[in-house]
Amino acid sequence: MTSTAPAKTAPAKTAAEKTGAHTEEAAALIDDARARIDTLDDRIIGLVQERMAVSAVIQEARITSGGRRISLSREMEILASYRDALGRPGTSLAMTLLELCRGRA
Ligand SMILES: O=C(O)C(=O)C[C@]1(C(=O)O)C=C[C@@H](O)C=C1
Repeated sequence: MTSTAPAKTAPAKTAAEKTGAHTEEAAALIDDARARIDTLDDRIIGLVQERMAVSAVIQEARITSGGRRISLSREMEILASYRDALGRPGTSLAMTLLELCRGRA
């Protein structure tokens, strides 16, 4: 007969431990704001997936018509648009989006 060790459950974390806040008021604010961020991240991921699908349609049409997968001039427009809106990290973000949409160039 095998003996089963009792399940170890970690003690529940306090609001301060979960959020890094030092007051209950700040912890509650952080909890609310994190829930909003989770919702935004879900939407952003959904939009990225939608962008990938639309991009695939464009690439497929271009390749089927005898063209290349990549349009460098269009990528330059997209990089400039993200850089203008978000600064240098915007360029990195756009490059990551383009990599997700068309693979590594
Ligand atoms: O706009 C295009 O022509 C696309 O193919 C879409 C897209 C993009 O995902 O934005 C993808 C690949 C190209 O190199 C440029 C842009």
